[in-house]
Amino acid sequence: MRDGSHAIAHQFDEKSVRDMVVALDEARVPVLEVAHGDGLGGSSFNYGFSKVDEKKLIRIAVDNVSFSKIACLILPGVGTVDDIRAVHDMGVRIVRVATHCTEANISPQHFGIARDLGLETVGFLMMAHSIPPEQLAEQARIMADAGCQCVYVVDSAGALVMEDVSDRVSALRAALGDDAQVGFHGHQNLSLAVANSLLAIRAGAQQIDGCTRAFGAGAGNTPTEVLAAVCERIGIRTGIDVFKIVDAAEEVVRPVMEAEPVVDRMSLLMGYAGVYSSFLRHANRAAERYGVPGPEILLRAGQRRLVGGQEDLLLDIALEIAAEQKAAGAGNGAVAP
Ligand SMILES: CC[C@H](O)CC(=O)C(=O)O
Ligand SMILES: [Mn+2]
Repeated sequence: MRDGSHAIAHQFDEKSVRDMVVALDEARVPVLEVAHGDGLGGSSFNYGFSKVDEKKLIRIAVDNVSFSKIACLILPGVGTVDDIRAVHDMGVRIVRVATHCTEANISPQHFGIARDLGLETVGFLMMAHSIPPEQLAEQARIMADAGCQCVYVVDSAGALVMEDVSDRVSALRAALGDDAQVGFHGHQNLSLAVANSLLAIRAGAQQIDGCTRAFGAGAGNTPTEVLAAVCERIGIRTGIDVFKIVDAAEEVVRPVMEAEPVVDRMSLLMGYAGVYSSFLRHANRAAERYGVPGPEILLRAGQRRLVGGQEDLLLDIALEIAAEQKAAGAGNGAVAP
């Protein structure tokens, strides 16, 4: 539900969250993540305002599970340690601390406080495609040393292709040993999220993220029901009830979605150019507002290696393209990359 929040511009309401939590709990999905798409405290001008305060949604989630643990994501600086304390007091069991993949050094305080509170901890190294496996492993070590119990390779842009994933997971496994588990978070922008997740498992990842019906940013995430079915077919036990999660995907989650996440021109280019999946709606809005081609915004965002938090720079890029179009007298026509 946290990544799905991006796909509906953070407009979840109480009933949708309650219905999804009940269905996923019944399907025995071990962990459910609830928060604004950009994590605790994400509701803002830069990221987009939530329709319903995330704390209300988290409360509903906590009150409606009997099996699943509720997790919250936090980006240090967007959310604060006070948010960690607050969600702990509400009954959240897992805190997932996300940083850009070169900035693990902003996470130790958050891991320390989470562990002191008795929370389970996960580290999220976002945009993992943008640095090589050895460097990513060094960053993972920083998180593990700070008390993180599972470090994720996060393919925020859906840009990793097969061995890109297993190489990164193997590097983290080697660097972390028994100190922390390794996880993988995939996006479908190049249609590889399920295959990439299997490669992650084969390389030793023990926690894998999914979104039912792929309900997440960009072309969506690894569809939980597909991954659960594939795993069962090849003898990997997930504990998820395949028939119940398939029903939940069709009958509960699909009706909540505005549209099915698809690999179309924009989301495919995000994977191709290495652009944050959560930038999709921001890029579409900037393209419409300034009458410039969305794909061109994405290609330039990829060239500039924009990171999460730089959503506002998509507007700068759109204005720059608009100025170029004006200077060239090209109206609204496409600009060559
Ligand atoms: C900004 C948080 C981000 O959406 C986390 C995530 O799911 C990712 O990087 O893929
Ligand atoms: Mn994501």
